[in-house]
Amino acid sequence: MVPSTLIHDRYRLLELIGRGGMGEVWRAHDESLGRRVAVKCLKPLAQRGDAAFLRVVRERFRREARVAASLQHQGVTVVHDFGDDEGLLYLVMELLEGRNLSQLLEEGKRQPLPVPEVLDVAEQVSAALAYTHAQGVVHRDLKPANVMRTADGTVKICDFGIARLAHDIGFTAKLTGTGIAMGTPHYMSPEQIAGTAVDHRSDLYSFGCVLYELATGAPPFTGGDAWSVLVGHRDAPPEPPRSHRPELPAPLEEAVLWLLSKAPEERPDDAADLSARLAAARACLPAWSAGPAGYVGPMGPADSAGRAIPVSAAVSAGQAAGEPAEWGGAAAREGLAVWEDAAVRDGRWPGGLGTDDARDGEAAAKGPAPGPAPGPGEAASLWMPGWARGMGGGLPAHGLLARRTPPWIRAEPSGLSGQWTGGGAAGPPTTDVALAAAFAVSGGGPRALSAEPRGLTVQPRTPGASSGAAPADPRHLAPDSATPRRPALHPPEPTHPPHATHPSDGAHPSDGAHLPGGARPFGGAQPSSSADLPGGARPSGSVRPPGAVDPSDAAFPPGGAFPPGGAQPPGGAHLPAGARPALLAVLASRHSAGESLGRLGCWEEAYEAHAAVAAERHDLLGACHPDTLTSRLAAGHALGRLGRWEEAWEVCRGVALDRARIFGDEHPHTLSAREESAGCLRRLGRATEAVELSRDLVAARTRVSGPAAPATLRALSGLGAALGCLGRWEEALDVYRHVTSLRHRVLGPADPETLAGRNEEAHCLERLGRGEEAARVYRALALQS
Ligand SMILES: Nc1ncnc2c1ncn2[C@@H]1O[C@H](COP(=O)(O)OP(=O)(O)OP(=O)(O)O)[C@@H](O)[C@H]1O
Repeated sequence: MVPSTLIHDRYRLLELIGRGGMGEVWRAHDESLGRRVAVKCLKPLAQRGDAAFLRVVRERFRREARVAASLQHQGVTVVHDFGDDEGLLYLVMELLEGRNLSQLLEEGKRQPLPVPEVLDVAEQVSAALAYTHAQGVVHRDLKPANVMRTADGTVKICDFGIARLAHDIGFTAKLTGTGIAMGTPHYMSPEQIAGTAVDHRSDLYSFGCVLYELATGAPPFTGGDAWSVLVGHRDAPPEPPRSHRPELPAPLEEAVLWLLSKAPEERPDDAADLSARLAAARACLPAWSAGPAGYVGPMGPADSAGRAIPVSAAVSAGQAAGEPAEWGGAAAREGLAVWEDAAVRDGRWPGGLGTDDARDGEAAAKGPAPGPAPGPGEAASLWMPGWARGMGGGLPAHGLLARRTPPWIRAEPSGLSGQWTGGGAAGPPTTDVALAAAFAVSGGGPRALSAEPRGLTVQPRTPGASSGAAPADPRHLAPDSATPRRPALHPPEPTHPPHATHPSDGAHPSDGAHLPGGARPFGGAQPSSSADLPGGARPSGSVRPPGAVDPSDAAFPPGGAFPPGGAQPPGGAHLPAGARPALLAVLASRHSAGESLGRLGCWEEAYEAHAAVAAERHDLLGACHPDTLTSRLAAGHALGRLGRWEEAWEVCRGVALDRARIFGDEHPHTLSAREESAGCLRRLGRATEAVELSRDLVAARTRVSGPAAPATLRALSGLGAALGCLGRWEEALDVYRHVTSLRHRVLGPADPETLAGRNEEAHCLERLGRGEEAARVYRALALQS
């Protein structure tokens, strides 16, 4: 965008305010109402050239923007308008004059904010979150950059709804070409990292991270790589903020640690629950701390993690006044003494602080204390645990943040740590995603790391490069099952990627019909396997518990000769006894890694992981082992998501044929592979074939699972999509209506899949020129979302 651009004949862009992952924010003039506004212009989507996908994105944008516009609270940035100007998606907001919290921290050289300011932000943000959460709206990307502090001190959260959209589009990084995945790992909740269900309590965790950073100068978990940040979020107790900055009021620390509870149910239920603690924190403020704005209390120079060093000796007043830094300045000591005395007297602060290692800069720099590493979930102690004492040093990740990797991570082999790229530092953003994926998959922690699954390598790669292990040799993916070279890809239903569904996900009108809610808007997918589960049970999460083995391995015992098809004897005979089960377990982990990579939109990496696992399973288990086929199909799915539909179709068709031979024509595994093939046909423009195949599939699913089973409904959605591709919108509408009414009955009116079906209905209506009816459905959807 350039200055003076006029958007929709109404909004004149004046000056660029800033750029984010999703686009640009401009100071602009609303020529119609004659006022200043901020206009957020999303990056152009048209380059993608994928009309169906763009349609889904646009529709989703409209819905999210409507939600954002419906929020009315002083702590939430007002959304005035939104639109689509010849492909440019834009959002018009109130213009905020001020700084976001990230800028405030940077400008202050990452010194923490004065305690009264931290409390002020805490109070305002909790009020805003209490409001939005009561509206059922979850931000999902709360971070300092999304919280503005205006000149008059008002704090406003930006990007409600849109952050969510950004997150979802980020999952399909190919779309924007940004490769931007969900936020930075510093503010991600453990459940976001694990890829499990996220609700308002995830925002509360992120809020805890933001407050921690404001109060100490750095987020709770920092490190030279995203891996250690992710591991920290999941397993490590946060260091109590007062170990970095002792003058923080104890109730503030309690509030932050409460927000940072690993389990959502251990966090506050509601942001409003924090008010008592924040009020208590205010009451704790000693007189000196309410001094002039900008005075940060008795802080020392920043430590290597970028935080002000707590302590008995601090720079503070003299430095703030421009005098040379004096370590242990009198004003600092005086202020600290006042506060300490009061705190110890009130029992808010344990006595004996003067000698505590946590407050002793020298001791803190000595390095990790000997002793066992904490186990996952170990309760956070009030004082910095011994193992964390040496975390101050390490490799800088970006800016002043430094690596503070738990010792049990550092002791593990490398190969899993990539260069973290958040905050605009160098390195491809996909690294974060890959790390998150690998983390989610393996369950993180030392155990997962020590497994050293090669397929989890998260170093930035160039497209097409192998992820390690076996190369992704396209020959291995060929559908030529008669020649049992190496397998083409696809994992048995039990391990079928929860995201791996239709290859057409996010692209055709039926996509939405498969969406398990907001969880799989664009990049995510629906567990095709879920359709095959008895009773249509939908798996709640995709992440296998740490150390768990691919269920398919259990079904086909490690080392057991499979081949019902007898195509090829399992390999791996050369392996030493006992090595085979371990290797299979590693392959299962790597397969899971591929799933998570896909779920995070890293399809290139997902493809590589699945192709490599397919090749190794082929060698180890044989061409026709179900696990080999599972990996082949997963790779085929990934190929589709990469837009390589011809290859995807070849692979999926091959797996379908092999499965038909092994399991039978109407086995759910076979039908899943055929559904993938049908999706490929649609995307290849072979809609007539797709319609035929889809009709067969609907009939087969109906016979096998019943007319109202989720699998049957999914097959019907595929049929609707294929009919849409042929322009047979009337028939497609009938199909979707049928699907929606069944989902409505079985799953309920508010189930995400029911809503997604309605979305498809509305689209058909639009295509049939029945705009008013379509608008009514869209409106109802917006209200429900
Ligand atoms: N309504 C607004 N008024 C004034 N400035 C704004 C407004 N909304 C956002 N900004 C500022 O515009 C800049 C870019 O914001 P944007 O939301 O695009 O990026 P971000 O939040 O930093 O990154 P990302 O979108 O990747 O999360 C930021 O400095 C932000 O503070």
